[in-house]
Amino acid sequence: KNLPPGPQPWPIIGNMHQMAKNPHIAAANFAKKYGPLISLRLGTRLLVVASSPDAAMEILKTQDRYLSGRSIPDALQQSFIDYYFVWARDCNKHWKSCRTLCWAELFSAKAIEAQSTLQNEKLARMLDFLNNTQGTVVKIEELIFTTLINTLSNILFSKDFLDLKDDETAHRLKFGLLKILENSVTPNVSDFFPIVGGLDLQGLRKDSLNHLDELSSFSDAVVKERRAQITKKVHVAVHEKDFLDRLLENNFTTAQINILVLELFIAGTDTVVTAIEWAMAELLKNQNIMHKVQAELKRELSYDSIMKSDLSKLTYFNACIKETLRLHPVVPVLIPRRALKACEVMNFTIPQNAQLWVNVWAISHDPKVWEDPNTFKPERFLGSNINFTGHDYEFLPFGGGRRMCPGLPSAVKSLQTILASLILVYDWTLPNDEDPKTLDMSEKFGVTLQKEKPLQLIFSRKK
Ligand code: HEM
Repeated sequence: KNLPPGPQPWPIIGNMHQMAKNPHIAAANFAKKYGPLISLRLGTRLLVVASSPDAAMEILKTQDRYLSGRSIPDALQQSFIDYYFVWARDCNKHWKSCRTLCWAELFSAKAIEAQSTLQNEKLARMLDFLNNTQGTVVKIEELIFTTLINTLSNILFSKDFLDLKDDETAHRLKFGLLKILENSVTPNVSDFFPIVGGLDLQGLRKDSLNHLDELSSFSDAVVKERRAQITKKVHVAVHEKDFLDRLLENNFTTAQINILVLELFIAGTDTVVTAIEWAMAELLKNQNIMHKVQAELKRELSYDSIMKSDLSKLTYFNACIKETLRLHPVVPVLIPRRALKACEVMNFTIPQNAQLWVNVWAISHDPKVWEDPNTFKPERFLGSNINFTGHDYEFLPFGGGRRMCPGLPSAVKSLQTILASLILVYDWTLPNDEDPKTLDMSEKFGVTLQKEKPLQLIFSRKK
């Protein structure tokens, strides 16, 4: 009844078979035929996909109030039910208070400034580690992951969770976090036919719960220890209090803390790692652009000043970051939303409980929106006011509206400092003298759009 147009669904399965491996690309191709707002049937579910700046604006701004629910995948139903942040079903009072608390303690300008010493310390440790890799092949995503986890775990708990030399624990934590994300987007009969949801036929719910239990063990012990200190009335000076102290002061239960921490780890590590990996791959492939960035960094910074400098003033370097996020939008269809109430978008009806994607990938690759969209061209951002703050609907790597990424300031700071240090301090080469021009840039669809083949590099310190 006045639904957006779309391809004819097959009986029972609907359009499931047409959305198999790369659903963001399949949906972008349907948009070329049916228009910027399309309907797809996935079993009994209706999925509406927006693929133009205007359609995105109607969803994220005009109807944001009614379209800001989250559709919780069956695989996470038991693990994340009604907790708290990324997967809060609607913008309820818990979600609001959590966002306010996280803003004040983690993401405000004051909080970011307060975290810089800690962030620099973890980054310096990563660079020291790289100095000792001497000609060996490094999976850079793993090092960055460990660095980000330790930065976050210190902000939250004043404690390192990982050791750069212990790949195994890092791998276990990363695997668990990624598996939970992967389960949430794996095509699941329980989502398409909720009537059989309780059966968990593919075992995804059980698997996510097992990972959640294992990952909770990282925070569980710290929370218990801190509660014991509070019972013993151990005095902690105000300036030494961390995020965990604030959560306990706000009467969060241990289960709630475990979930919130896990949500922050999931949302805040893989996204940044993926963005840096794509930026490095593009710079390797486009040596002329790499030379321009190197020249700018060398002119404006020294090794000692990277961590103290305001990197947002580096115009070409920041244009490279924006161009990476355009060409490789890390969260390609945003985190799926749900219509809390029926409403109209582009004169079509969006029924209550329909799932919505804003296909940022399609908008970023649309030649009607971006000239020569498949080419990495940072120059397009020079002298342009387009930014990722959620108001320019042709460029939405952090989403928009009330569910926009709250971690944006922290993400940008990490992207800038880690990438600038790696560029300024090292030369990077591919193993076996592989020609960077032939680097495989295939994508792997998921909540985050990863590089299918992780970047493996040899780092040598610049003379
Ligand atoms: C390059 C890095 C990052 C990118 C591209 C990114 C992108 C996104 C996107 C697209 C969304 C969904 C927005 C929407 O639905 O409109 C989101 C949500 C979220 N992000 Fe980020 N993010 C990044 C880093 C971070 C970091 C570092 C943190 C925190 C440590 C974080 C925390 C969150 C949270 C908690 C949400 C859920 C917000 C809600 O549902 O209310 N993100 N992010």
